[in-house]
Amino acid sequence: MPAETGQSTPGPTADDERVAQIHEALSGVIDPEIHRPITELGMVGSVTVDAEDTAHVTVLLTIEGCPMRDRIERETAEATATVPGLSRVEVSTSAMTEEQRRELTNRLRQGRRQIPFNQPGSLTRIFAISSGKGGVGKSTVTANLAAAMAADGLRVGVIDADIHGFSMPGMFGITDQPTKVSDLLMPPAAHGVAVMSIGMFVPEGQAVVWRGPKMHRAIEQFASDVFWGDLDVLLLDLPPGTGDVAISVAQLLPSAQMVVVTTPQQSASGVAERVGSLSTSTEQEIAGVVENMAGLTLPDGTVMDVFGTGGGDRVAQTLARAVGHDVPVLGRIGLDPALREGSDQGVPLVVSDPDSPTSMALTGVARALVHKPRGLGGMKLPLTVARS
Ligand SMILES: Nc1ncnc2c1ncn2[C@@H]1O[C@H](COP(=O)(O)OP(=O)(O)OP(=O)(O)O)[C@@H](O)[C@H]1O
Repeated sequence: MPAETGQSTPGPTADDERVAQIHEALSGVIDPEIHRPITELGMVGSVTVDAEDTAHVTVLLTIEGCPMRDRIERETAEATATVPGLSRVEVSTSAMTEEQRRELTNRLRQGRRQIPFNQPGSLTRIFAISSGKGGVGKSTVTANLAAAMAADGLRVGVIDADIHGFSMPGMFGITDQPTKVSDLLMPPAAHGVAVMSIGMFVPEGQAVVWRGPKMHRAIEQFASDVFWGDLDVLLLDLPPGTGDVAISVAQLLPSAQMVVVTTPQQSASGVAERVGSLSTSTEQEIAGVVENMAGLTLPDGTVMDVFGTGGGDRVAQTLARAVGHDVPVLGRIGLDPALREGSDQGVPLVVSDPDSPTSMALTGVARALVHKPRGLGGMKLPLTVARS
């Protein structure tokens, strides 16, 4: 039986069992952006079967020119064609009305316009990846941790909170813009990770020149006006240092635990003093330290410690004294040209070569984080931001 897409010529409605079976079959069609069945999202407009046993299905797309149209049409046609007793399937599409879109976004927000991760009962683990200074590989580590967690079957989201120095779209190879459904944004995804970055809205080559309050608002919107669905883990790539954005993240997402990326050479006091005093004043927990750019393995198998050794341990020990609890070194990631190449090409190394020693070290860090017991941080209420 042919399954066709295109303009429908609706025939007389046959109020038969097959219509119910088609609805049932369509509950297996998942919207690629929202990750829910189209039947739950009010996207099935009409279903009829005419006298020639042709099924006519109308799908309501969230927006005019929806980039997922072909895929949804095809999957709808395929699902409908599984129902017995049909000679033909015709699928047509139209865009939701503004009213239907509002209903959908209300359903997705469950009536609330708040940060879902701060709701009681939210099971999302949040990690803010920070560093004492720039260029230590914080963004590279963030992208690879996210992809490693997704490869382990977790639902993962990334907020690129490094507003001035955004890099997540490039590291994930994402060129799509988020789709806007009413007042909710659908984050583009790559390598199993949903990503939101200011870089998706900025024309190439243009810089973002925002001050603190505007950056605060952007991060608030990324947390509250983006449909993240039920995430297991949310990672935030913070800007280097301990400026406004780090404080905003602590205020907006108080259950976020900090992961500190450092190089083996960094002065423990410099990094730990800054990050430690931030975490003490914001009462954020520190999940651990990642030592990046550790030894470089040479072709003959010997390891060259280009940036020295011991920075991770020193930072962890100094931080532990500053915050008054144990701070583990979660892992050491070697200096590896393949890691840089993967980031430049938009494919994290843990995806392109999951068995390389560097990927295994990153996956080890990802698993250590996910299996870390939850701290009390998850029980704190969000702070109110007062800005003069
Ligand atoms: N372990 C590594 N081995 C080789 N190259 C690396 C490694 N980690 C990071 N890099 C490279 O170092 C450069 C800086 O990394 P990255 O942009 O991730 O750092 P960052 O700390 O996020 O910097 P920023 O201060 O811009 O936020 C990039 O070119 C990246 O590909």
